[in-house]
Amino acid sequence: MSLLELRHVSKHFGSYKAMDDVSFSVEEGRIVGLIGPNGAGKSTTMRAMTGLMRFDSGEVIFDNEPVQFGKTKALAKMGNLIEYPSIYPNFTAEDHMKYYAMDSENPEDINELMKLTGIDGENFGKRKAKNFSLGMKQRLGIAIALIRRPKLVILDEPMNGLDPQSVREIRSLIQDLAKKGISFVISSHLLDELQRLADDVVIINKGKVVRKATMDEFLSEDKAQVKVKTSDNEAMLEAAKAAGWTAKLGDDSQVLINVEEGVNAQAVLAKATEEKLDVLDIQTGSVNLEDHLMEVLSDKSTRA
Ligand SMILES: Nc1ncnc2c1ncn2[C@@H]1O[C@H](COP(=O)(O)OP(=O)(O)OP(=O)(O)O)[C@@H](O)[C@H]1O
Repeated sequence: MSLLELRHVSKHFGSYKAMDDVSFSVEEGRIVGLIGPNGAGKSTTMRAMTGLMRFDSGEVIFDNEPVQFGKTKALAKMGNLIEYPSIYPNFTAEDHMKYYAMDSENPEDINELMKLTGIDGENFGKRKAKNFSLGMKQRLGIAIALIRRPKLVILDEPMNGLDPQSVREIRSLIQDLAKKGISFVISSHLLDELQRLADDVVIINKGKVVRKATMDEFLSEDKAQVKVKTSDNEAMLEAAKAAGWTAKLGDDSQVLINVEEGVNAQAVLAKATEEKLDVLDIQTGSVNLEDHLMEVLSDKSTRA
């Protein structure tokens, strides 16, 4: 049984379908990346799964119970960072932890949590929040979310605005917490950001889930490509397409052809020769991940 399951959830805002038959599940201790462009419906999906927003149809099951709008039971077992907890400029990290622990029935040991999230010590714990970097604030937010011993933590674009060092720190913090059995749903509009973090990906576009896969499966679709420059790239492109190959013009006056069954550098060379085109350069390489994501997003046939 999954920890969280969304079954055919739909949500309209007026005539706009922000969630269209969204189904996916989150297993215990897994990090799920919810990936999609701006406006795809990621935040709406996250709000639906916490019971923070009413949805039109479908159901959400969390920890074997239905999540209902306005009922805080599910929310109490989730660390929800869709709307960040208030950070008070004159409070230290420790003050925040004590303050938020007062709200919790069975709070986690806050000293342990501060150590775990790296907001302890003279430097962090005693410093006022107005002097915190964005990365420190993110870590404090995660520490606050963990006070209630959640089974699932929801993070909306947690890497936004962070420098590369903070991104690495937040990433390893999340991975350590997942090893302890906490599940995560993390949204991002950048696949790159979640590539080394998420175990599973749910790609969402225009309110629809267009692909669900483990990250390993998704990355293995990261196909190889033949990159060829010829005396007439337009003609090469036409010939490749006529042969039924997946091909397009690249940025650097080249034709990019996906390697698939029967298509490799040798076949491309043979085709160029057949077309009486001079081959100026030919290389194989892999498709850029963001390009692969764009392909998935533009794919009309939803393979989810
Ligand atoms: N309360 C609302 N009323 C009307 N439309 C809304 C509301 N909330 C979201 N939307 C619309 O629903 C769509 C999905 O929004 P959502 O915030 O879920 O996208 P997102 O994937 O999280 O994107 P972003 O990264 O830009 O926040 C958008 O077109 C947005 O304008």
